[in-house]
Amino acid sequence: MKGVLVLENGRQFRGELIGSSDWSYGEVVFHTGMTGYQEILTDPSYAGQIVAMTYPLIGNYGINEQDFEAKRPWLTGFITGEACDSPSHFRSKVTLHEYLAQHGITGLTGVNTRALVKTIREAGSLKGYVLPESRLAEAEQFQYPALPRDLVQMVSTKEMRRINVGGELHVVLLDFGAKENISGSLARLGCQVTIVPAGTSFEKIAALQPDGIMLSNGPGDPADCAEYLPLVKKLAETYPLFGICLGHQLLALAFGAQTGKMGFGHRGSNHPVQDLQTGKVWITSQNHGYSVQEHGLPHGLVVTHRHVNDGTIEGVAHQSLPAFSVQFHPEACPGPQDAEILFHRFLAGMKERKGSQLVSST
Ligand SMILES: NC(=O)CC[C@H](N)C(=O)O
Repeated sequence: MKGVLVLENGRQFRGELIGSSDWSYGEVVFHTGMTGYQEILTDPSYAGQIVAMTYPLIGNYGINEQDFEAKRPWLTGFITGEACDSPSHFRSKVTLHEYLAQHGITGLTGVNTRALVKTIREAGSLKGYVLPESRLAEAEQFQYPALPRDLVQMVSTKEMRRINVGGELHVVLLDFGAKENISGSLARLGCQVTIVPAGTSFEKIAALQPDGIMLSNGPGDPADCAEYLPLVKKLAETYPLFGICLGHQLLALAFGAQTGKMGFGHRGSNHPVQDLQTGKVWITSQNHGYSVQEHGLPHGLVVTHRHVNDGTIEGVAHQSLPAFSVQFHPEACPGPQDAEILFHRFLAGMKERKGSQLVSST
């Protein structure tokens, strides 16, 4: 069935619908990864967004049972230059088209994604609809409202969940829309992880007796998450804490920094980031549309990482507390694992605290 993407600036891009043929609405963003579409489809950070892949052929290794970042896709639409309908991979169970159809997600393929990306790069982030071409006449009346402000509540777990019970160090992970590979990375390093809903109280978290706190990634504008900031601050003042992406933005906001919307964000698997302490550059996986602002950065926070291409802040650490965070994804998936060392740094901080507690109790 013929379909079309209609942007709020009036531009239209034609293609063929795959998956669901229902209309869908969202902020249209682009991702430059050559692979990793399964992880992108299921990363809850994309809730409310229509993701366009710049790599021309998507779907060629199908969809498997192992690489999901969540139980279901949260993005509202998916756009490709060409969608492969005959995947070849020993793990593949269904095609991209079948997966989108199973979950009622509208896809559009055969799109001139190069022209689409140029449009977004020039105009900045744009909202849009994907719909069957037969309904195009209705487009005149379309409104382009802001994305919902409660995306985190939508995607966050409703119930507490534990993995790797009996692990040496106990991490409580605040789920703002966590990718499975964050808890997975911690579990692989021997931690027990308790995943809790975003709004869990400090008292409930303290009762779990964590050794450290992990703040997850998540969708939407970090400024819409003000209700969590007192909790984040108190946790950072009490436990070793590590934040990723939205978790990074919330740590910075909790200590008085500001966040702002970027022109079109960073979404890809090869973003260069410099560790300002060592001077080393890591190639990182990224997916964000907001960043911590230079202006008004509080004295308590130090910038630890910067994006090599545009100089934006990619990591901060508290000056006196064992709390740090990064804008990129050390858990990779999709993408390189250059920054895995950050998990080890977090573990070292937890071990140090545990050690000093043991000494002081003897
Ligand atoms: N992956 C994330 O956690 C994204 C954080 C935030 N929603 C942003 O777009 O900047």
